[in-house]
Formats: sequence, structure tokens, C-alpha cells
Amino acid sequence: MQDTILILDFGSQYTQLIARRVRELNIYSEIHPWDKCPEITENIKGVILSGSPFSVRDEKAPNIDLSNIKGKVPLLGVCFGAQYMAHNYGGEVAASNTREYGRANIVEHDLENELMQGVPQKSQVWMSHGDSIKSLPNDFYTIASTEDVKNAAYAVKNEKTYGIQFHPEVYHSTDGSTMIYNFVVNISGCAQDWTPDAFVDSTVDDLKKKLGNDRVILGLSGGVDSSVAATILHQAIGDNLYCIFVNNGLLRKNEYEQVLESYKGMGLNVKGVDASEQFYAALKGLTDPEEKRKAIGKVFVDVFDQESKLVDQAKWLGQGTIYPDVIESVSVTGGPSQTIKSHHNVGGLPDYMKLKVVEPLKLLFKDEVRRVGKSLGISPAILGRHPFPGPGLGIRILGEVTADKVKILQEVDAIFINELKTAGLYDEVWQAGAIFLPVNTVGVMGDERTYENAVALRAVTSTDGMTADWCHLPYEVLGKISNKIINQVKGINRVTYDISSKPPATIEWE
Ligand SMILES: Nc1ncnc2c1ncn2[C@@H]1O[C@H](COP(=O)(O)OP(=O)(O)OP(=O)(O)O)[C@@H](O)[C@H]1O
Ligand SMILES: O=c1[nH]c(=O)c2[nH+]cn([C@@H]3O[C@H](COP(=O)(O)O)[C@@H](O)[C@H]3O)c2[nH]1
Ligand SMILES: NC(=O)CC[C@H](N)C(=O)O
Ligand SMILES: [Mg+2]
Repeated sequence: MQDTILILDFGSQYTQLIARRVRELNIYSEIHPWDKCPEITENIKGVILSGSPFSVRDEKAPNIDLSNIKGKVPLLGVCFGAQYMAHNYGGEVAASNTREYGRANIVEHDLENELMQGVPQKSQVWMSHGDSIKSLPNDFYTIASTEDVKNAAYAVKNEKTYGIQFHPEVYHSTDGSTMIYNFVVNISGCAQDWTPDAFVDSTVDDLKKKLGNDRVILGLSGGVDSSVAATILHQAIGDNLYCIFVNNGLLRKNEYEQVLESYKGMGLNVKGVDASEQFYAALKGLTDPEEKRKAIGKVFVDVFDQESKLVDQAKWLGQGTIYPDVIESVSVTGGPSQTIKSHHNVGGLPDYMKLKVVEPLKLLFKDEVRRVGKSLGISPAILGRHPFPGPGLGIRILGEVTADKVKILQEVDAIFINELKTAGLYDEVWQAGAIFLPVNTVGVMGDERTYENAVALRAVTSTDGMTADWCHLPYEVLGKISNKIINQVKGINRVTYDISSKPPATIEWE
């Protein structure tokens, strides 16, 4: 069994970062909501309690019984987690006189303490709290202080239990990774063997056992997640994997042909299905973004249903689901979060299809998927691709989607993406694309009046698509792109650039 660090989530915005920091050390970590703590099995080498928007003094604050953990397994509380233990075992936590957000420096720390090994004097740490630990329980003792916070970190006598008031998981805590390393490697004794190669080996073994001689169908999009999922499944079950790549008529220029071509060298069994007309028919007359998304989703399901019937005895549906899609986080406002957009996923299959779901990547973050893909030998051209939404250009053509508008937008998009590549900027941009605006504007070309459509260009930087900033592309590059588009794409006489961040905007316009 894999050495594991269990992270109990109390609703901090940084919980996923803790998991990533641990994983960067090639140690597997899992996040669970605090009120759904799994059994502490032998492979769980250490437990980390996250921060929380709650104060331990709130009546409704999370309240977890740590008796199976504290003193039995190495335990680290971060911020709220540290306050929680101090509060519950007899110390005092109270509102600070001044709330502390941002930069602070350690002024004194116990260099002998195993959690503080290798942390230099004056190390910068990042604070984000309104409460502070005024006094510690009896067996607890201070191991680090800042100017304003005496109990910035503590340890417990004769136990592997620790608390840290600041956030070691954020980048601005310059030695935070060292403290996390000390906790997971030196104190918890985890082996650093969770590498992409090891992941591939163990996943292929598991898949072989789970799937035996069964047939699996999988929707392949040309994107990173489904390509990596397909390749790892193919290693496990070979030709029992049937991949279906749907042309929804909303792909990029020549993408259908190119993607099919690029999979040829990989030995995968891929069937291309051109269902463009079906999608266009379903989109006819629709202008509302949610209605468009739902219509596209429904045709996907229909096409998939038809195709899967052609694969005799398919029992499983393979999916490229990744960890951020499945982490169940503590919802602080209570209740499910609001639907901003209905994401298309072939996963929303109706019950009558009776397929079991297999999701080999559901424990990985996106950058980990890319590393696993590399270890599987997938070409950098596929692994480096920008994310592209399932509903494709359908949600980048504002208003009604028609085949003519798709053609125009494909040309615009191709010029934009090619120029980014030519300028050496493609890999610096997280995602880029063009949007067809439902407005006509007046222009003048060769002394003649034009009245044509405008497009917007969007390029963002991001790490996970949850937040994003607009890219500060050089003016010369933007100028060149704009010129090319207006000169070469008939029907477009104006180009604009989207300079909104997410939030408050989103990456896609619909
Ligand atoms: N054109 C398509 N044909 C078949 N399946 C598709 C198509 N587009 C999307 N899918 C399915 O929907 C899933 C979700 O799409 P999504 O865009 O989130 O992931 P991806 O395409 O695999 O990766 P990326 O996020 O890099 O684009 C895909 O993994 C794939 O199974
Ligand atoms: O597979 C997908 N199906 C969808 O319905 C969908 N909608 C948005 N996206 C992608 O998700 C990321 C965040 O997009 P938004 O900021 O527009 O919500 C961006 O990367 C978007 O391209 C989708 N991907
Ligand atoms: N980041 C945190 O965990 C904050 C804990 C608590 N809500 C405080 O403000 O002190
Ligand atoms: Mg995609």
C-alpha cells in the first residue's frame, strides 16, 4: 500500500495547495472533508489539518474527534488546524488585536526541533488569520515566534504533534516546503516513491485486475486528459479499448483530421465520427448560452450511445476525470455552490446505457497528468496543448451558431494560434482562442464602406483554470495578428482584445 498523507479539510482556500506541496515531494496525499475522515489505515503515515474560514470560537466551527489520530500518527495543524488543537486541549485562542494578513518573519525558532530543521533565521512566512493562540496547553511548547505572534509554531512533548499558525503551503512562505518536507519525510517517514513511472506501473496493474477481458469505450477529444487516460488504459487492456472521437462541427480548423492523424502513431484503436450536422441541427435557433450547452451535451450523449451499441459487449466507459473534478471540499456557505456554467462532459450518460465508469486519472492534478503523459511517451505536441472546452467553438460564437460562422471563427482562431506559436508565446499562454461577436461594425477597406462582424481575442495565464489573468501580449504581436485577421478573413473588419481577469469574468464568454 502506498504511503499516504491524509489532509483533513476544514474549508481553507489553500487545502489543495497543501496536497500539491506534499505531492511535489513524490509522496501521495489525499484530501477528505473533516467530517468524513476515513479510517486511519497503516499506510496513512501522517495527518495534516487544514486552515478554515471559521474561528474555533464559533459555535458552528468544525469539531472533530482526534482521539484516533493525535499521539498515534504524526499530526500537523495548519492555522485553524493549529488553533483547533490548542483550543481543544486546554490552551486559549482569542481574537488578535490586529488581524494579521501577509508577510511576517520568524524572529526566533527552536533550531533543534525536527519540524524546524534547515529553516534559516528571519525566514519569511505568510499569515492569514484573525485569531491567535494566546496560551498553549500544558504539554505544548513554542518552537517559532514572529514579531507579533508568540506561538507561531508549536510542538507537543513526547508526541509527533505540531501546529503552525502561518501557511507553510503558500509560495510566499519561503521555507514552508522545508517544514512540510520535515513533517512528511523525517517525522512521518514517508518514502518518496510516488513518481509518474510508479503511478503508471501500479495503475496499469490495477486496471488489468479490474477490467480483465472487458471492453471499454472512451470519448477521446484530442485534449490532454482523455489522451493520457486512453494511453494508460491501452497499456492495460490493448485493443479492448475503443476510442471514439466525435467531430461536433465545433472543433478548431482541421482539428478533426489532425487529431485522428496524430493518434495513428500511438497504436490506439480510434474511430472518428463526423456528427457535425446533428450538432448544427440541434443548435439551430438557440441563442441562450445554457440552452446551447445543454443541446451540445445532449447530442454528444446520443452520438455516444449510438456508437457504443456498435461495440459488442462494452461494459465500461473510460473517462479522463482528474482530481480537481472529484475533490469534495468543505462548502463553507453550506449547500451546493451555484451553477455558473453547465460543463459539458460525456460523463453525464443516461442510466439506460448501463456502463460502469473507469477513471484512471481521478487522483491527479493537471500538471501531474502531463508528467504521467510524458512518462507514457505521449508527444509534447499533445501534452502541451491548451485546454479546449468540449462544446468548442459553440460557446465562442455568441448568439446562434451556424456552419458559416464556425468557418469564419476557425480561420480567425487559426491565425491567432499560429501567430502565438511563431512568436514563441504559445507555451507561455495557458489558453487562447477567439470569440465571434454578434455585432456588426462599420469599417473602410479600399475606400469602400464595410459593415461586418467583430471578433475578440482571449489569451489567459492560469494554473488550473479556476482563476486567470489576461495575458500581457506584446503590442507588436497583437498588431500583427489583428492585421492578418482583417486582411485574410472575409467577414471580419474589427479585432478587439479581452483584458478581463477571472474572477470577475470567466475564461469562456458563454
Ligand atoms: N470531440 C469529442 N469527442 C469525444 N469525446 C469528447 C470530445 N470532447 C470532449 N470529449 C470528452 O469529454 C471529456 C471532457 O473534456 P475536457 O475538455 O474537460 O477534457 P480533455 O479534452 O480530455 O482535456 P483538456 O482539458 O486538456 O481539453 C473528455 O475527456 C472526453 O472524454
Ligand atoms: O470540457 C469542458 N466543457 C465545458 O463545458 C467547458 N466550459 C468551459 N471549459 C473550460 O474550463 C475552463 C474554465 O472556463 P470558464 O472560466 O469559462 O468557466 C477553461 O479552460 C474552459 O475552456 C469547459 N471545458
Ligand atoms: N487561515 C485560517 O485557518 C484562519 C483561521 C481562523 N479563521 C482565523 O482567522 O484565525
Ligand atoms: Mg478538451
